[in-house]
Amino acid sequence: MTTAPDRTTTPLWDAPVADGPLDATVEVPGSKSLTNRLLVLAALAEGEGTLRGALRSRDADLMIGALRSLGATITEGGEPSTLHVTPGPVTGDVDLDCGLAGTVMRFLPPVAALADGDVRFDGDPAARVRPMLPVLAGLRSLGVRVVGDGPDFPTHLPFTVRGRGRVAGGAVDVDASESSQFVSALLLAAARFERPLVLRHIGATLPSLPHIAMTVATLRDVGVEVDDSRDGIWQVTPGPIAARDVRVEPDLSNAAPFLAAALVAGGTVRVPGWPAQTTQPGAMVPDLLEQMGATATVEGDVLTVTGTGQVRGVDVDLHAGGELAPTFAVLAALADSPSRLRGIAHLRGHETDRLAALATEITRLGGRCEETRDGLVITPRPLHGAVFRTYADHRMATSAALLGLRVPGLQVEDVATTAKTLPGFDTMWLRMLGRTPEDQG
Ligand SMILES: O=C(O)C1=C[C@@H](OP(=O)(O)O)[C@@H](O)[C@H](O)C1
Ligand SMILES: C=C(OP(=O)(O)O)C(=O)O
Repeated sequence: MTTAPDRTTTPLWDAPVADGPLDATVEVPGSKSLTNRLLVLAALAEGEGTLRGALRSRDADLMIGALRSLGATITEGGEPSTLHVTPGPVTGDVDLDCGLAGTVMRFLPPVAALADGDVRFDGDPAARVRPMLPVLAGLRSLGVRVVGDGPDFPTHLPFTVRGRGRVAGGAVDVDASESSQFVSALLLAAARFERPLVLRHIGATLPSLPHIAMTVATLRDVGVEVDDSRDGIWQVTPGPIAARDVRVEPDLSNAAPFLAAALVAGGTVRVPGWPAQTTQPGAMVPDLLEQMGATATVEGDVLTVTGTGQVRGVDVDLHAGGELAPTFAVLAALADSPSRLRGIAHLRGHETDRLAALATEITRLGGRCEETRDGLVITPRPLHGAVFRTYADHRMATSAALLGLRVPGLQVEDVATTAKTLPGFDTMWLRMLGRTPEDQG
């Protein structure tokens, strides 16, 4: 079972070259990470909830589809970005399509454990290599049965969670060094377990701490008691999940390539709706862009980034915001000095092995980009046009567009893969440049 788009027939997209400084305001849709957490919590809540400004994209729609299969009623309000969620008993004997969405394949097995029957999980071919064991083994140690296609305990998709209508809860050790989503997944459903969940991270490193903070904050917002006072340990107390009417922040990680464009092309890009306080790792973007030569200011809720076209190399640890790395890797390839991106070994388990993909594609354009144990070293060199492969990875495609602002003849494979989190990216990108798809021919 898979709904993976057919990539063999997708035409190449000619990335537009910037012909002058930018002066653009870009409205970015809702955060994927917030939308999919809020949907899960709304589906487990005590009454009808509403999400406003929710993301509608492949990942969000896969989450909506899966939660409907599991018994929730989710309807659109006046506009598609308003969603009304009515929880129902969690139902089993269903098949769930996770696509390539980490938030669906990791967040839903603990929800499925609450179902009254088997819940079968599968996804895109590329999803079948993404790490799953820590969350499945965590469920097993909480007494939940999980089976794979063969006799062995499953380590990847596809697998089946044998829901029994209840999860006991208790203490569980999880190695989340490959993905913070293993922690978030178990915490999100834990208010519905019978006893407190005490989750201890046992790995050497823990990426994406802001995303775990986001999970804790969204749980507290719906009245769930979470104790995160000890490093690497989280305790969730069982209790009711309140139904809420919430507004979703714009996706700050999806804003990153647009804001970075001001640095590459020169000029100014503004993003309205920039939150004063947020748990999104995209909060790091203004500071990172400043380190690379931009100026960034927030007035009211508008973030304004201005650049001269000159990009400075950096040495940065992106452990907390790995999903930003593709944007900053290609910025580094356009800089006037070498860069090092550290703390991102876990990107090897993202939509694709992003370290290998970035090194291969930047090298294909004539650049120099080498993998290290936990990141990339990028030495700028003159770049030339070529087909930039995207490996079903939305952030490879948006990063290719960023490079294309300065590299004539760059063609992006499967720009439609951006629909994972940002449908219509190509049109938004052209609009930022003051162009339309018709201008592109
Ligand atoms: O919980 C989330 O919403 C996410 C957590 C992060 O995953 P990793 O910790 O696997 O990097 C991030 O990269 C991903 O895009 C979204
Ligand atoms: C890693 C990402 O996605 P996912 O939620 O599928 O893990 C990402 O969006 O960069």
